[in-house]
Amino acid sequence: MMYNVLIADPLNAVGILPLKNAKNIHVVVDTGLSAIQLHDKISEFDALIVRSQTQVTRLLLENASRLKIIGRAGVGVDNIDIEAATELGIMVVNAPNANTNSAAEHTMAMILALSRKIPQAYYALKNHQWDRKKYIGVEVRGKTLGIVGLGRIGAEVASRAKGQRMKVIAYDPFLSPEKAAKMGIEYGMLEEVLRVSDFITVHTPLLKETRHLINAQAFELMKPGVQIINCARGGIIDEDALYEAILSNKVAGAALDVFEEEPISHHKLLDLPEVIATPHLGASTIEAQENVAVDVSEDILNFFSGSIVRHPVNLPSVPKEIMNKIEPYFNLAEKLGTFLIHLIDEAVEEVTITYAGELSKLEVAPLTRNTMKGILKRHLGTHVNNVNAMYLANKRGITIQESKTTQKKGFTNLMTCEIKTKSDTRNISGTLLNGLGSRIVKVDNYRVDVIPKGHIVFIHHNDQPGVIGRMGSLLAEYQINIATMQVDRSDMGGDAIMVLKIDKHLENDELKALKDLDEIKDVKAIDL
Ligand SMILES: NC(=O)c1ccc[n+]([C@@H]2O[C@H](COP(=O)([O-])OP(=O)(O)OC[C@H]3O[C@@H](n4cnc5c(N)ncnc54)[C@H](O)[C@@H]3O)[C@@H](O)[C@H]2O)c1
Ligand SMILES: O=C(O)[C@H](O)COP(=O)(O)O
Repeated sequence: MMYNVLIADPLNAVGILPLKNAKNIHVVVDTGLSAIQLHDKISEFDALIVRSQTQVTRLLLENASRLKIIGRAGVGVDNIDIEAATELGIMVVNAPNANTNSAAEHTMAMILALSRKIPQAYYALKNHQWDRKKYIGVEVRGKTLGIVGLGRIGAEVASRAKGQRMKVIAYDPFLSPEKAAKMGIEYGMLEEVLRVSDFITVHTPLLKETRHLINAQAFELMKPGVQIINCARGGIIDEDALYEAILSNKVAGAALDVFEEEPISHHKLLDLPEVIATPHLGASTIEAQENVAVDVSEDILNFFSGSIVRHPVNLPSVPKEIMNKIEPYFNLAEKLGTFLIHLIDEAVEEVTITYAGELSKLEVAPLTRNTMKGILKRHLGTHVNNVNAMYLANKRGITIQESKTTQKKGFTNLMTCEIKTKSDTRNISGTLLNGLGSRIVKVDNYRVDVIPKGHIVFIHHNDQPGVIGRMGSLLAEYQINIATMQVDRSDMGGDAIMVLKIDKHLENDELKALKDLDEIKDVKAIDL
């Protein structure tokens, strides 16, 4: 299978070599596409790689019939409609660690350039003005740096600012006073950080909750003469409010690497002498660009080779060691879901997945997702994958429950899936046998031993003499060979089941003929 990958924003040439060298990947680099051109072209591609410039909208994704993965060569994914991607089953990966250093270094460069008015003095000198009085700055030593958002970059900025002998106070919803103390910084709620800081730098993602986090009310709380730095995302700071705060002398200076709209050539903030700016250069170093390109290329290769992606954005990330342990159960989980849904004739209301024995010690969420993929695929088709399975289930009001028990239930590991509908409850169990692969070991609590692969016929019948013979003769009439057969019953003469493996898919007329046999209550044809 050949996969077409479109690189739509400029990427480091060395970093994309792993992709270019892969035999099954065809890379197209086209960084000058307009939104309309990209929209027209996107349906040819299986993967799309972007930085922050290309807008990956719902409209674009709805036209991307082949697209399976989007790689963001960087951190921020606010230019990608993640909800639409998830809904359409398109995986999004990014490179969250690859440009942390560069962004932190750029932030420090901005703080120092701002405090010493270096860009303004440089600009004046280039224009032949030697003015030493106008460009008197302030030391950062002993000043308080307020950090809003203490994630990867915020934390790196904190440690560098301490190196400049600054006092650091930070607010982050995941920061505790204890954790802050361990990092040698102070913890404060947002308001306190805003009140006490001489310099304030923001390092949050741009989310609904962080849009205009620093607004007119926030500026009111700040010390007069405060200096503001934004090397995270335009939109975290309300640009109009910042403009007013500078005009009113509340804010003495601002250093901006990012803007609410990009790219820009004119902006009222750029006309203010107190504002210094760079055109979104935080990650623009040779090192960061090579790192992001390598990370995202590798994850796209991982994805197409069926390996675990390291930096998924729209799936919870599972550490490699844990993923290695659960990977053998992946296929079994999907097959259990696929088998069980074929026994169901009504709307699914509730799915309960129980992980027993050794499985109970593992992180099982990816298995639950794959089970749901198996369940939903029957009616929703092949676009269901483990990116959108939980989303699609939630949308349909299906309740999903996971439970774990250390009891072994006769097997060292056992996964049981139960589906409840308005009037029925059905279940299936499977296990991984050491060295022998996976097996379905129970259906509706009847004991079976079935390799979950191939064409299966599940028959529910009355335990009466002759049923098995009649069924065998009928299949023989249709020239259908039975490869394996399992029978179990509740009690003598009571309810019974058969699980047959046959050598071909059972057609509708063959299925109907089987259903019409005496003592047969139900027949399901399942292709696993
Ligand atoms: N200028 C650039 O070129 C450049 C380069 C890299 C990253 N970035 C941007 O920098 C930002 C931070 O990146 P990161 O890698 O450190 O991300 P991160 O996810 O590691 O850290 C973000 C932190 O913000 C915190 N946060 C979320 N909401 C908050 C709120 N309301 N108040 C306070 N904190 C909040 C989170 O808890 C998290 O700890 C992102 O916006 C990213 O896109 C910009
Ligand atoms: O979020 C990021 O990684 C940075 O903003 C870098 O964006 P860029 O890839 O467009 O330079």
